[in-house]
Amino acid sequence: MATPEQLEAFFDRQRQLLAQERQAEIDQTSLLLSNCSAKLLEKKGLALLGLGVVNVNIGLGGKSLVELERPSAHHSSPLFPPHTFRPGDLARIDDASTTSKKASKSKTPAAASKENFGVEGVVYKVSNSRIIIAVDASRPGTNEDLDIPEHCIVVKLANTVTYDRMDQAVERMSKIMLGIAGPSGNTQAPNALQRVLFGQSSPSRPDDIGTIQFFNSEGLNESQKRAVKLALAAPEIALIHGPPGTGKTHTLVEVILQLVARNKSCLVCGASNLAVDNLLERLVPHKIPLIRVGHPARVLNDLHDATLDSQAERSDQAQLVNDIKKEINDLMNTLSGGGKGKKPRGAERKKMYDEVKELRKEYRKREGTIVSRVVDGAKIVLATCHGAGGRQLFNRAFDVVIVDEAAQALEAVCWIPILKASKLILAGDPLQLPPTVLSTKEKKSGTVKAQAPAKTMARAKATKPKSQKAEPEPAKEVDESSEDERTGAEGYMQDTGRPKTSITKFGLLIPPKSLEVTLFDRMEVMWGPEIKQMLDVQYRMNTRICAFPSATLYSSKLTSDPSVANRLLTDRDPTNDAAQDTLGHPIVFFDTAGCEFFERVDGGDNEGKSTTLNDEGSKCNVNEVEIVKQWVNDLVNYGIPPQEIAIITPYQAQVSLLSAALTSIPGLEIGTVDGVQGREKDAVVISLVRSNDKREVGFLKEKRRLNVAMTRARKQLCIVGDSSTIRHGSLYLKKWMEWLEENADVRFVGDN
Ligand SMILES: Nc1ncnc2c1ncn2[C@@H]1O[C@H](COP(=O)(O)OP(=O)(O)OP(=O)(O)O)[C@@H](O)[C@H]1O
Repeated sequence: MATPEQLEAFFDRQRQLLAQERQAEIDQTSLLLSNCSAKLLEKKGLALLGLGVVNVNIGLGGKSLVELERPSAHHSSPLFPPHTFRPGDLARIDDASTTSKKASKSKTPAAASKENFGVEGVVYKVSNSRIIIAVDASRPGTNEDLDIPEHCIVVKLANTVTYDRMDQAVERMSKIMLGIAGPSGNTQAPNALQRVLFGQSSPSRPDDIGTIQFFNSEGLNESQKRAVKLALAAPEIALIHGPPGTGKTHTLVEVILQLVARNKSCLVCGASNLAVDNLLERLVPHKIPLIRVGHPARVLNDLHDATLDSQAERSDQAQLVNDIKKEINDLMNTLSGGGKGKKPRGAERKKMYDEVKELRKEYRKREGTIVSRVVDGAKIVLATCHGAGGRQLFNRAFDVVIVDEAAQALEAVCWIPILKASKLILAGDPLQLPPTVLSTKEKKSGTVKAQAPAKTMARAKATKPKSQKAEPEPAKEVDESSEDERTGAEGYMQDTGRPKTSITKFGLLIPPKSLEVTLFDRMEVMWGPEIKQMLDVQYRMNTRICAFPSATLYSSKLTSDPSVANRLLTDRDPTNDAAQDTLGHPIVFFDTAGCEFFERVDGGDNEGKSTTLNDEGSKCNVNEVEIVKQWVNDLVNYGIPPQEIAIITPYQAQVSLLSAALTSIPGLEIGTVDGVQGREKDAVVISLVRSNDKREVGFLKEKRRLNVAMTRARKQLCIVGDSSTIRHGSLYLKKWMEWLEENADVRFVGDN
């Protein structure tokens, strides 16, 4: 059992890591804001310039919704340039005149904002020609008048709201676990789940749940059924481990239906809006009373009916708020001079603002009542982990909380919903992408190489073409301990953050080395395999594509459903003999070893970052682009629809080169690994980029990224890379190269 000192050390470590991460995010944004001109920020996708206000409305929560567009007088096109604004982002509206060249050539938005007190808000909606910012005009420090200038710009700010909520969750959780009184002066005893999470007691024996009638009686395999049973029977915690394509969502839907049938209330969360909507989409057809909490603009269009906003609007009491909304809008219109009379001034203006203030208060009160009623009527509430900390769910308790994509969520963000429930089901795959953590990003130096002239690509068949019928040779288990440094937190590994399966620190509360160690990882190390069920049949990949990840990451337990095991690109037209050489192989490897197809560094160091449009320092490889281009052209010429082809590469600079080279084939998906988790395509091409004398592989060392990249293809995976560089990156990469040599259709590239 963890001692109070151990508990304190654990929470202190969480606080420290979160503070570092918050700072890293603020530094990144403020560095850009203070160093870059507005123009440069727009180029980087972090600002929109030359905007005008087209409307100000009242939205949910009594917030002012400021709609901005590019006025035709100042722009030849109303369309925004590429940008990174997403609903939920924090943004500031600044006066364009104080940031314009006229005012000061070198003025940055940060400097300008000091002068013009820009209005801060949250991006509510964004299309390719309009951005709507929700501003809480009643917030202290915000001018009730709003007073938005005629010409303005919008800049993106660091979003600290999530950190605030995580900090609050850490405080609440630590108080509960350490028996410290809260603001009300009372202490709250930890519930059984919380005791298990922090090593105060071991998980209880599973409940007897009797025989289960599955809703999806024929559509669940044995491991999925075991996972459903584990999730229902576990009194405190269950982990569902879903490797790629194994039906994690499919299984969770069954779990949720079973919980509804047992009259349990359930808070279903995901690390991202996409994860939540993915589940919502699959739950809607079952017609269970559910509600989606969160920014309506972030929810996929087809699912709007399920949102709290939409249900509140359709409720019987909606008229109560609509009347007030109209009154506020009318008053605001008069105040801005939009009415028939003159723009009110002086005392009259002040009086009207006071009225607006009162009306806003009343609006929020009535809206709160409606929201409560709507949430009361739902058995299942869906939200992101962070969204579960919003006021709509304040003081609400649930029987069960489910966190999907838990291996991509920071531990503290999971505590936000966990504080509302007494039982927890975590689902995810800790062997795919970890949560994005800025504060531990290694700064790796790039090797600048003179660029080798692009050689004409020649394809020479490997000396040992593989028979299609032959079973793939399983790769040998990788000796993880010899290649991975420990993180310092015993039981986790450096490059995967994964628990070492051989190490179960039963009941031991280990402070994490980094935020990449997730709650899923920690629970696995702490309580061992008893609380976990892995889904072991995959429904995505040809069995050869699945063989290497299965053998090296999933202890050879991942098998292929017969419906997909032998799928090939030739399935579309098996009679086309000419296409066999291109389409008939599930794994193709273009090995550029010895070709001197060296990588190039694009400026400074910005490995694989895809969050901004800035790409200084990312790496690229023009010769690989040529190979990929020719291969993709071949695929398309043999009838593979471009929509069924994805190109994945670890570097944003290579994404840019590939995109430019393949503009003639619209519909192709080209991106970094971060954007493709959860996706699948018939054909996937991976461009590994790294090729250098120093044998540096950077990003590629990360097994989890590589795992995501190599498990997206249904029918064919084509790898382009320099085995002589890659094999020296890590023991895992060496095994992969060896495995490819034995099992792929290897094509050497080089002189004719
Ligand atoms: N028992 C099953 N029988 C037949 N098909 C199944 C079964 N389970 C899952 N599938 C199919 O497998 C595919 C993947 O399922 P699902 O989307 O639930 O997987 P996932 O694990 O959530 O995926 P991801 O790898 O993206 O996380 C879907 O097309 C689904 O219909």
